[in-house]
Amino acid sequence: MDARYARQIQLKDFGPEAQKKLARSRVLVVGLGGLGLPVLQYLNAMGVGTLGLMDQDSVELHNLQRQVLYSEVDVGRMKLEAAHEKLMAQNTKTTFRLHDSFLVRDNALDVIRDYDIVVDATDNFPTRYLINDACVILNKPFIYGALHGFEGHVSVFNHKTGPTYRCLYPNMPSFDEVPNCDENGVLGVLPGIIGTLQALETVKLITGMGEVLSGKLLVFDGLQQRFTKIGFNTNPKNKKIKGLQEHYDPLDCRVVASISAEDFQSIREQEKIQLIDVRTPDEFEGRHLEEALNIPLDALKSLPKNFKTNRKIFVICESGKRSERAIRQLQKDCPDLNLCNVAGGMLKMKTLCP
Ligand SMILES: Nc1ncnc2c1ncn2[C@@H]1O[C@H](COP(=O)(O)OP(=O)(O)OP(=O)(O)O)[C@@H](O)[C@H]1O
Repeated sequence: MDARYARQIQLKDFGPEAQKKLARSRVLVVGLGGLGLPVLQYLNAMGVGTLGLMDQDSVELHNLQRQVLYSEVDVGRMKLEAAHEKLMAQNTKTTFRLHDSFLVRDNALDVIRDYDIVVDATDNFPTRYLINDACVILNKPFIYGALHGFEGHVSVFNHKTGPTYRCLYPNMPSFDEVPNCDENGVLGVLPGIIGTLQALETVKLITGMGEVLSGKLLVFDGLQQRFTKIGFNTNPKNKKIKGLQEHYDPLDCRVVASISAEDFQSIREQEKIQLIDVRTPDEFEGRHLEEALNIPLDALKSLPKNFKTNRKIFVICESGKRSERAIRQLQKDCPDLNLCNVAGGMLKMKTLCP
């Protein structure tokens, strides 16, 4: 095959057959952040034939210290668009499938069905349980990566008869129990290390090379440069998942109802809308949409009395993250509220109505 892949083809345990297997394989990467980007860059460079990209987030300035595929000019752009552009330039032979949405219960089975392997490069528990359950139902392996402080975890779940994510962590923690990157912080280089290990497991799985991390959790301690492997077994009951809805609370899932900034702009051009801006008063002062009411996230306990709760209420922030959190917070107490997140937030709106 290609001279391009000569250096890996010449490896004794790899050879032209493994290269062909890569070219025929279809890998879905869920999450185009710190983990997902190194996974994609290496799989793309090494010649994986079809890569699925899935995310509906936009690039923020504070992503750049670890999401090294993006540059300063990408801030405010959708990650899907920015990542696709760069990956296409990196390897014009790859087939890219773009999924311009978050993975949620309603789309998980349809999306995952068309791939051989799923890489979980997300940052939240509901999505991990969702990926696990969908992969068990569809009998697909998935490559897990997670970060916690200076530590990173990697494993391969649901590989043949091997254990699933639920065999290691049977129950999903509640949303309040778990911190995320916004609160915890992450050292720029760590997702690079863990993401490349995920890419390595993906390649091993595709080619059959070496020993896959099935039934083993690899723990990397970045401060001590130490790798530890912890073994765990299959619990047969976790291999018998029938439907997604039985296994996690979709309200807890990171993904809430959302609308693209473009669609939101056309709605606000046509009708009167209700809009809450959950940024700080300083950010609001700097620039806001004229119909917006400012209720900063930390002051948002409930909706003001004059809000017409029978109508759709849009929530906006700078990038779409705090507004998502605000919606989740409000939905806990008022599950019937019709709330919708403006994806990409003010960063995106600025490009539509400068
Ligand atoms: N259900 C999902 N479907 C698709 N992508 C998801 C899903 N859940 C999370 N993600 C994406 O996974 C990525 C995780 O990236 P990362 O952990 O580096 O953090 P981030 O969300 O980009 O940034 P920060 O936490 O600093 O605000 C994000 O781009 C996020 O949008």
